[in-house]
Amino acid sequence: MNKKLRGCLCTLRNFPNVVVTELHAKGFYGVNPSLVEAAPRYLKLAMEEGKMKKKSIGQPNEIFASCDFSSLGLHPGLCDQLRDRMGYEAPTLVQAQAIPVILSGRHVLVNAATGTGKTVTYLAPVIHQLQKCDPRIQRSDGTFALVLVPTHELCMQVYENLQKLLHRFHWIVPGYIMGGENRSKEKARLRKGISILVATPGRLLDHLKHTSSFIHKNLRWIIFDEADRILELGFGKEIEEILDILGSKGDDTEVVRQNLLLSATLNEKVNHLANISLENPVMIGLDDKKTQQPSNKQTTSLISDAIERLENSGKVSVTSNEEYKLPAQLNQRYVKVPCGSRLVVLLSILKNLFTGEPSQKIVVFFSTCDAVDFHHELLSQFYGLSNSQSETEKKELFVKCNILRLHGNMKHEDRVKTFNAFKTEKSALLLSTDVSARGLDFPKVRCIIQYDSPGEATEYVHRVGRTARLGERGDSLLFLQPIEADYLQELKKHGVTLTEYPLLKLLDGFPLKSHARKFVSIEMHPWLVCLQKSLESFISSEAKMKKLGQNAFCSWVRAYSAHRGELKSIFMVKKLHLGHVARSFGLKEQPSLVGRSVQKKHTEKRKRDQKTQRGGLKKMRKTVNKV
Ligand SMILES: Nc1ncnc2c1ncn2[C@@H]1O[C@H](COP(=O)(O)OP(=O)(O)OP(=O)(O)O)[C@@H](O)[C@H]1O
Repeated sequence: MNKKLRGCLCTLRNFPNVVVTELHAKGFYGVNPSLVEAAPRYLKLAMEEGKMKKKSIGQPNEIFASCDFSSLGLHPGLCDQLRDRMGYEAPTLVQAQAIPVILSGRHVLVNAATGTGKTVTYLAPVIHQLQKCDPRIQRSDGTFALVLVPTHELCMQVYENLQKLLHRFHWIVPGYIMGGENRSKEKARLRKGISILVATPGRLLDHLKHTSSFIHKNLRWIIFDEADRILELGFGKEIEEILDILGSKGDDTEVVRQNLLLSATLNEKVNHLANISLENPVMIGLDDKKTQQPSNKQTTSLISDAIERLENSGKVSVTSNEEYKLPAQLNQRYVKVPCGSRLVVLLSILKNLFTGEPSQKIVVFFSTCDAVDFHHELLSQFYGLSNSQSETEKKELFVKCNILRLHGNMKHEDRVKTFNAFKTEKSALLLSTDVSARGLDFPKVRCIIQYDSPGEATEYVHRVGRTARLGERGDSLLFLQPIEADYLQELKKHGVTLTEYPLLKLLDGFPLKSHARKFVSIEMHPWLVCLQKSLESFISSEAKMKKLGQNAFCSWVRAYSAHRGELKSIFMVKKLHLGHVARSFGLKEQPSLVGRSVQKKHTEKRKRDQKTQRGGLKKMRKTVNKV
């Protein structure tokens, strides 16, 4: 027997579940862990003789693994909980791949598509380990597991999942701390003891420094959910401080530490965090492309591949051109709209969607809080084409639906209210900044509209990930101006391809007063011209609307000029016609951007000095209210 195979068999005995799930990851099913444990040779023979069924991963119906939770090594009580309380019949593929590895105690980095069940992937093994502690853990032992998340909403969502999963294990206490909540109440909860704590980084650091009764000497797990977003939001320094206080890899702590890092997208920023926080990690989902369709020759070396993953020192190295995983059943489209017609096209598309299917959930993403506020007010008040509707029609909103808004400048209580409302509503339109882009699991969202570009391809992936979750169907639509068309190439670099939305067909479907259908370009389409006129007269007659529109215009231009280096060549602020941008906020005139008539400034800039405008915008960038 050669040395490598001997090593493999030894590892098979030590980590049977891990190897089985490694095989699942590579598309082989029907392997029984106990058989592997008893007779490792069975595995090799079975593969060679083609006894195992090969399934390809990533097909729409290939969300679930063909095994059950108990075969992954989880406690029967927890499996019952997953089935009875959560309604989970079988693990998803990522759960089947990762849970046994996490149970083995290794540090793990998980990269799996949005909506594939990453939350339970990390919560279940932690609960499994804690429930079997003998004697039972107590509140006075303090915190054993820490889950770090980027936003308030995700914090609440993970906590809700925890509550359900812990129903049978009442001695394991879940808790959360996050910005916006009452500090003293949090202190009191921490004093009593929280076994599994979900936290946003800023507030956690605050308590680590100032709450002496916060016991964390028994900390066994640090989990970074949406790791890349935590760093993008600028929490890098806080994370380093947190790791300094808690001990990054657990080398200098008494308790053996296991750190986990998860996201649907990983970028270069994660490399550093992974390398300082993960010790020799097992990487799940990062090399699927290499392993999805193994040839016969590759098949015989599956075992050694698996062992390599387990035994090789895992230095994380993600590049910026990483291909992202998207739900296969997601229908992704883009619509090319000239700047001045953006708003009327958005309203037309929304009207069409809610007329076709009155009961559905849709999310529209905007680049700034001001834009969310403006569009929320507009959609809640705009009754439509003034001279083309009968008296009865006039009483109905132009887009008939329940309209909600969510962004980071809202009061914490209002955010909580919206979050819960959009979760439970059967039909609603949510207008949001990227605060909703990450991790949030709103059931049955049918369509995602990215009215303002997401910029980074990672954000595109997470925004569209709010639909088409867990094998359900879903649509996404990205608005692009003709001058931004190169963004499609940027997405393509990450394996994302979109088809074009038939805008003209949609517009031609609206009733028109005049029968003249001849027009030279989309923006001259009679339906859009008529709607734009109505909008502008509505907005100019309402002082509040006008003010909101002006604010939204200014923030939008600031946000547009704040794209990072490479993307600036696609989203070029100097190519914008600010008069058209104003039209996209229903404004007849361009508002002043920096204290004097923008019209004048912009014309001057175009004619003579482009630098002046860029300088002014650079200064304003600091105040972009993006999330
Ligand atoms: N095994 C399972 N069976 C049925 N439903 C499941 C299972 N695991 C998770 N789910 C459900 O799937 C949905 C998505 O799960 P989750 O939010 O954990 O996905 P995610 O991978 O973390 O997504 P994102 O990347 O967007 O954060 C949730 O509604 C969750 O309850």
